[in-house]
Amino acid sequence: MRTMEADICVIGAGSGGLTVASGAAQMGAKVVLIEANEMGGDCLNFGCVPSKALIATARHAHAMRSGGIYGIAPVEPEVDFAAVHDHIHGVIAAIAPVDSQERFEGMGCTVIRAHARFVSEREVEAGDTRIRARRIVLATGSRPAVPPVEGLTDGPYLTNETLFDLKELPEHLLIIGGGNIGCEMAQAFRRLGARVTVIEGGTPLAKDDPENAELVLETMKGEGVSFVTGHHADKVEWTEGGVTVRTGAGTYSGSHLLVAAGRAPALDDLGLEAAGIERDKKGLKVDDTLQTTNRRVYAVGDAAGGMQFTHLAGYHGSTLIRRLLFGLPVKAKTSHMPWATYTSPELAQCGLTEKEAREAHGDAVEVVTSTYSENDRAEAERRTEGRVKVMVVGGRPVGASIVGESAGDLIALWSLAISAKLKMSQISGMVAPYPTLSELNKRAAGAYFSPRLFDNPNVKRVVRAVQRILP
Ligand SMILES: Cc1cc2nc3c(=O)[nH]c(=O)nc-3n(C[C@H](O)[C@H](O)[C@H](O)COP(=O)(O)OP(=O)(O)OC[C@H]3O[C@@H](n4cnc5c(N)ncnc54)[C@H](O)[C@@H]3O)c2cc1C
Ligand SMILES: NC(=O)c1ccc[n+]([C@@H]2O[C@H](COP(=O)([O-])OP(=O)(O)OC[C@H]3O[C@@H](n4cnc5c(N)ncnc54)[C@H](O)[C@@H]3O)[C@@H](O)[C@H]2O)c1
Repeated sequence: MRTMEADICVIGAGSGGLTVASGAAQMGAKVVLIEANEMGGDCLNFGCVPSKALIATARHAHAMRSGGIYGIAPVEPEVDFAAVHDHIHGVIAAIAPVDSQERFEGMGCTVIRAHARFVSEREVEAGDTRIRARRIVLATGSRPAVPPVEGLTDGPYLTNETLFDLKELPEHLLIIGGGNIGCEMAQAFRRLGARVTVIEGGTPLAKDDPENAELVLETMKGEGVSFVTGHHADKVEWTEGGVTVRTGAGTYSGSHLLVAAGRAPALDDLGLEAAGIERDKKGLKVDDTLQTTNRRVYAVGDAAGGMQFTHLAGYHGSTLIRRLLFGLPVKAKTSHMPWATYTSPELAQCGLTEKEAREAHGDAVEVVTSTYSENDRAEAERRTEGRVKVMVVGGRPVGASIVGESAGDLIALWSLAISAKLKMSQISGMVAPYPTLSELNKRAAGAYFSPRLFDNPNVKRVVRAVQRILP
């Protein structure tokens, strides 16, 4: 066994691990980066990138069917699913060089392609190498959580790790779970011509603003996605040509079954005990500085057990670098963390939802909205369904919920506003190019001031007085 010393040993080359490794290596630290599977992790290989590439194809197919309103005769698309598969993997291949072993070696990292495991409080073994490091970063991501449903694992159920290998369009896709993955994939497969049934034990898209989520769900139902809600999958039976899922509401048969029932941190076979790293049922015990119960070991991204997003993993990574390289005190916050679900319409959230804001701030919360139907660009594009909703306390935003075209892009401004503690007056003072959807954000901020300016007798009195004085 060869041995190696490092300032920082990073386990996992996904969004979180790569952020730490690239920043640390380029600023002069000696970094060892270990990856057991594909460089780029879930996001590139089995998550965001293939799912968004599939969604792009589906949007194209949908546009061909729905051009009538623009004066373009609708046609039913002919979908060559093997070519869709190639498109998805072409997109992955186009991005892969950014996350590649060669690129990270070029930055000065030592990259080891093997499964890593702790052997002591500050040593990790991977393949034939033992690495002794001053600091170790667990960036091992997450795995699909497979619920304990009778019969489920007796057949070829799909997860995000196998879904994008399909070369034939499923005839009827059953999906267990109506969260982000379930809804994004349900709409995409439906638009490509599959029948789709989503079986959701609770409420679909339950983490988002219910009124906004409802608009997405109604649109999906209008496109032909079937939902079974409030009933868990109780039993799965595999047949010659397909699969049947039994729920309290009935039995549903399809050709394929996708499990999208949440994700669990990937912490198996890591030798955590050897390093004195404690975990509970939910995952690692990590404090708000991202430190585990071993003061030399930190966790980032999905492995840290909180929200699970690529940009969160990147934020964790860049936050942690300041601590690891410069010894600065850092805290990982979530109050400004945005997320988006890439259905049509898109659904996006940052900070508190209306319900959370009312629970936290009571009557001090004011909710202001702007609607897509008031926006000229949305009108021109015929995308008038949607709204921006902003929760304001003391003149500053504490949360924003957006549903509609490009909601995922529009939410970024509210992340900045919340993290920089901007005032609504600064957002309303922003000049947005006309005609763009970004005017929706400005208009929502303006809605905060409209009653204060236009329905205020004092303002009217002052204006009249000033007008009398002015020459
Ligand atoms: C279908 C799907 C769609 C998604 N879409 C989005 C989206 O649109 N936007 C968004 O923000 N997020 C999205 N996500 C979530 C996003 O993919 C994750 O939050 C993100 O990849 C987490 O990054 P990470 O670095 O924590 O982990 P990962 O990207 O999972 O990387 C962890 C890496 O560690 C490696 N590893 C694990 N254990 C070991 C070990 N013992 N030794 C060596 N290597 C190990 C793994 O092989 C993996 O490569 C999606 C997820 C899925 C499943
Ligand atoms: N656009 C994005 O940013 C994006 C896209 C996809 C995934 N992700 C990330 O990946 C994570 C995982 O996504 P996900 O959709 O798998 O999880 P999720 O937690 O969002 O949704 C899982 C759903 O499955 C349901 N469920 C669980 N067991 C069930 C059962 N036996 N029968 C019926 N329903 C059951 C739950 O009630 C829940 O609504 C997300 O939380 C998100 O962080 C992000």
